[in-house]
Parts: sequence; C-alpha cells; structure tokens
Amino acid sequence: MIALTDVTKTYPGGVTALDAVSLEIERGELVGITGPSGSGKSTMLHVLGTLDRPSAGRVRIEDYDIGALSDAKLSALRARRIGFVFQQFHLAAGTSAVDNVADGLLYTGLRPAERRQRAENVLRRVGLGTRLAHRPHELSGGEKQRVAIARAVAGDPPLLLADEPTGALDSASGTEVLELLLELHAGGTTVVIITHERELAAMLPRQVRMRDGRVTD
Ligand SMILES: Nc1ncnc2c1ncn2[C@@H]1O[C@H](COP(=O)(O)OP(=O)(O)OP(=O)(O)O)[C@@H](O)[C@H]1O
Repeated sequence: MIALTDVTKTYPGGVTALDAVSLEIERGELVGITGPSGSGKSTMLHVLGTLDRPSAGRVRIEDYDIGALSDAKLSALRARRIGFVFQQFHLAAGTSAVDNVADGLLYTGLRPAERRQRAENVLRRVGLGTRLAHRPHELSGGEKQRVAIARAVAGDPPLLLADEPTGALDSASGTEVLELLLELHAGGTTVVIITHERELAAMLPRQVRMRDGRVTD
C-alpha cells in the first residue's frame, strides 16, 4: 500500500524532520506511528498522505510514484484513495453533521441527494443516526470526531490516516473512536494512526517508533 524509500524532508531553516526514512506498510495493516514531540510524526503523516512532497527519496502509494504525479493528479489521488482524520476534527462550523459528511463527497460527482443518502448511511454506521442535523457546536468531542471519521471514510478510501485522533478527547470518547478505527481496519481499510499515547499505541498490532526523524524499529 505504501513504500517510502530513503525519504528525507528538510524544512526551510534547515530542520531535517525526516532523515532517510524507509518504511513499508502492507494493504490491510493497522499501524501506529509513535515517538516524542518533534520526532517527525506529523511530517511523516503529511508525506504518507501526499500533502507534502519529500525533499529527497521516493514515495509510492498503491502503485503510484508520487514524485511523478502533477499536483492536480496528486489531489485527485488524495481525494479518492486517502481519508484523513485530525486531532481537532476540522469540521465546517454551522454545518450539520450530514452536510459535513456529504460535502466530503463532492469530488465523486454523485448528485446531492445521493451524497446526502450516503452521508446518512455512514453516520448511522458510526452510531450517529440520531445526530444527523446537529451542528458541530451541538456535538460532544467524541461525536465530532466520529463525524470527522464518517467524512473521511464516506468515499470508501482504502487508506485512512489519523493524526492524534484521540488527542482532544477524554478517555471514554477516545476509546470509542479507537474502536471505530479498529472496526474500519477489520473491514479491510489500511489504517495509520499517529499518536504519542502509549496506551493507545500498545493496542495496535504494529508500531513504528520514531526519534529525531528516523524510524528506530
Ligand atoms: N513547517 C515547518 N517549518 C519548519 N520546521 C518544521 C515545520 N514543521 C515541523 N518542523 C520541525 O520538524 C520537526 C518535526 O516536526 P513534526 O511536527 O513532524 O514532529 P511531531 O513528531 O509530529 O511532533 P508533535 O508530537 O509535537 O506534533 C520539528 O523539529 C519541527 O520543529
């Protein structure tokens, strides 16, 4: 699913956030990327998600060589093949749960009624069938994150990348969100979770540890 070969990312100013990292993630894996603050986890997620291009090295996602794709092709690949979940949810304020999810399907070319139907179905699947019309400020943190996950997976992407998905949640809501991610993995989605929470990482079948921009095991 993912192959990084000698990937280096240097930011302007000279920080080497990724230092010749090589990593393979198989289709259907559930992987945690852990490491201390500043070790390069978010940079890794940006590179894995094609949100950022490396300074050197090769990134392959599915069978695509990312370096060979134009920005427009990369955006299309990202929209269709990769779902993102962030610590701070990133939902549109003042917009209902169902519209937040349906708007994530704009790229599909489905008609508005079909997008809405699909959004409702996914929200039911994540246990929010009774919260369809709620706007973000009317939802709990855990519910907001479940809406964000519903939006990320509504288009059925084979790859889901989550950056500290439980970081802003209390432990009960965090557990619910983790269980949802485990369910998606069980359904066949490749899931990569960035976390500095050791307890969460310990529950994942594979952990990739980072330190100073390198993978340590
Ligand atoms: N846009 C940027 N410009 C310059 N330096 C950056 C930029 N983004 C990150 N860095 C630097 O790159 C290094 C890795 O940052 P990154 O955010 O990937 O770490 P992280 O492991 O996700 O940290 P945290 O757990 O604190 O979020 C840090 O030293 C950081 O200061």
